[in-house]
Amino acid sequence: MPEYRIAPSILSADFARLGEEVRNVSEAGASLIHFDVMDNHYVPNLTIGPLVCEAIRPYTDLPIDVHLMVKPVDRIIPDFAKAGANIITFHPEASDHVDRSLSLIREHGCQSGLVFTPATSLDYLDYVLDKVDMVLLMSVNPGFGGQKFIPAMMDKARAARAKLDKYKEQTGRHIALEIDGGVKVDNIGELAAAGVDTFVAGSAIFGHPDYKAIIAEMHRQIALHTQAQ
Ligand SMILES: O=C(CO)[C@H](O)[C@H](O)COP(=O)(O)O
Repeated sequence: MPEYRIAPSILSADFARLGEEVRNVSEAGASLIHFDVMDNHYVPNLTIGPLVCEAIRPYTDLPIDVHLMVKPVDRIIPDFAKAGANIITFHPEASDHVDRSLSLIREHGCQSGLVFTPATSLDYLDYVLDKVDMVLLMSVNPGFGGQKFIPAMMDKARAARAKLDKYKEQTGRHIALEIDGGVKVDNIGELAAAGVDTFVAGSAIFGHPDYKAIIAEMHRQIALHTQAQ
């Protein structure tokens, strides 16, 4: 049984009280803090950078999971590692040299990962799995919180898990599978059954009045859908 992790996306938090929001979701049962970095170039929105990562670092002991939606990729990696990031993921299309970017992340002491937009092929994984700690599937087009889950991503999650399971059979190493976009209590169980173990949720958590209750309900749904497996 994998460890199931809920990663609140602070994109949907109250930015005027960001430290407090990070502390509150950490105390409410989150496993990771998901940190969305958008550059208004690779994606059509502009959000937060290493300065904000450093500012929230004292508010949680949880790993900070930085999702880079930026182009170029490499020059910002050392800055995030220095700012306290623990996991850094990026989009293969945004990197000139995917293998080099993955190595750079690990050289800076962080776990590394590749992110797949809904239309990006999982083939990008084929020659770099040894350098990947987490695969992040986007189930919306990147750029904004609060979008609707794209149903075809359920099959993509199964395909990704099959690829990662095959790799585990060969090497013994588990690679986490994370999903991001439109994750709610009504689809999280099916996603877990499809092989996802790490769930980013922004509006579903920060839009709920009780963070502890919504995270507990997500775990309950996961358990309901995976117990019989
Ligand atoms: O990366 C993102 C958008 O690019 C967000 O993390 C994602 O969409 C989460 O928001 P929500 O749970 O509200 O869909």
